[in-house]
Amino acid sequence: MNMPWTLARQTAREAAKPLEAVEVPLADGLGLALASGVRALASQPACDTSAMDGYAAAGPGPWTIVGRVAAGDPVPAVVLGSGEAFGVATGAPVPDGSDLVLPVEICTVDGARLDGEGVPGKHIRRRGEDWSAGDELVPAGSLVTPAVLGLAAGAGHDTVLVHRRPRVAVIVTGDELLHSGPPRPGRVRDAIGPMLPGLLTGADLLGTTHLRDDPAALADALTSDTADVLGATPPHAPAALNFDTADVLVTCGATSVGPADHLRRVLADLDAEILVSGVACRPGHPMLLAVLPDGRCVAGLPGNPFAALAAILTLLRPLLDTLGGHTVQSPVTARLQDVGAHPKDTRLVPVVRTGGEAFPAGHDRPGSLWGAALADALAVVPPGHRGGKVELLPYAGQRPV
Ligand SMILES: Nc1nc2c(c(=O)[nH]1)N[C@H]1C(S)=C(S)[C@@H](COP(=O)(O)OP(=O)(O)OC[C@H]3O[C@@H](n4cnc5c(N)ncnc54)[C@H](O)[C@@H]3O)O[C@H]1N2
Ligand code: MOO
Repeated sequence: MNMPWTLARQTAREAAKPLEAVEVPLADGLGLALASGVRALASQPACDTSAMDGYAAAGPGPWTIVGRVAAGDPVPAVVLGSGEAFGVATGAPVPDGSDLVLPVEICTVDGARLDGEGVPGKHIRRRGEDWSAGDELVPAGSLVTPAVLGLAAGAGHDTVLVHRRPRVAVIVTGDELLHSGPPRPGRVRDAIGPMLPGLLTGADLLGTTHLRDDPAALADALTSDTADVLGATPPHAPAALNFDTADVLVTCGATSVGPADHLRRVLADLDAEILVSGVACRPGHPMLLAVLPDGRCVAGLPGNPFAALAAILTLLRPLLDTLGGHTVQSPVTARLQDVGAHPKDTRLVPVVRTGGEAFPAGHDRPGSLWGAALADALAVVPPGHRGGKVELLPYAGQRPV
């Protein structure tokens, strides 16, 4: 009995715990999830600061200019009295006693005399106005974006505490697969291996090995320390892949019931716990999720390449998001016309997004990535959908991190 699509995704989200926290230099945190919130190490601004190039002044004008301070200077060791002014640069500390800053454009300066129509309180960024030391600026679980890195640096950090990246090893199976050159009768090019790395955002790909349709080789690949003895074929396989250090093993093919489809039997022989065995969706219904006795997860992608993409977005990405400590994002939605829902299964339809609308890209046959390549998301079309709002699973338009 195939599992409902939404339950399958939820099961994948709950199949693991976030990986351990590691402290990394700011730049290395990009694309990872915060394991603890970013707190301000100092107040911002750290002192009353000018927001304009001009003059800090006290009391009503006209004023007498009694000094000047530049950005980077310490707080001037004076207290402005009423009628006194100080030349200030944007970002420079203003002297104590300053009531306002007059931008240079509205000032008339004659020797030490300053005139201008200032507004009390204006253009001074008061100490702690943005945040105070100790404030939590970004909560745990947030994605570390370029802006988060800039904010963390601004708040005094040299490092961030993030969940480490999940490590993924890929096993592509199939006697019929070619890894270069044109396909020919009976032989097809591996289309999943080249697609996968760009879909592993936030994860580290340890490597990809190619196996023949051999249950012993598959069992070895799932249990051996390294993949160098597994019939790995060039050019994609390095000499040794540390499969034992993987958090997730991704298999491609062998999910069905044909004579060469060994995945389920091999997993049973290895005493794996099967969490998802078949999903009520089109394409991709033979997809699978299991946990090996040593705790490594196995995501079984069907061999048909578009079905494999459906499985990546249904099971693998949610699993990797959980391992990476990412919080579940609110769903992306769009309106989609009636595309011919299935009576019982969820359809995953490649679509192009424009504003709040999604348009079918066409060419969505399980064995072909043509439609998926023209699209930027898969629309989740539940059974019985007759047009209206649907959830989208975006997969394109992002740079792999
Ligand atoms: N009797 C049944 N047969 C099939 C069923 C079923 O329910 N009952 N489901 C079909 C569906 S749906 C899918 S999807 C496939 C899944 O098959 P496998 O995961 O076992 O994969 P294979 O049999 O090895 O290959 C299927 C198909 O995909 C091609 N392939 C395989 N790997 C790749 C790759 N890396 N790149 C490109 N193409 C690949 C392979 O040549 C086959 O054409 O089972 C159906 N059968
Ligand atoms: O559903 Mo399969 O996964 O169509 O080709």
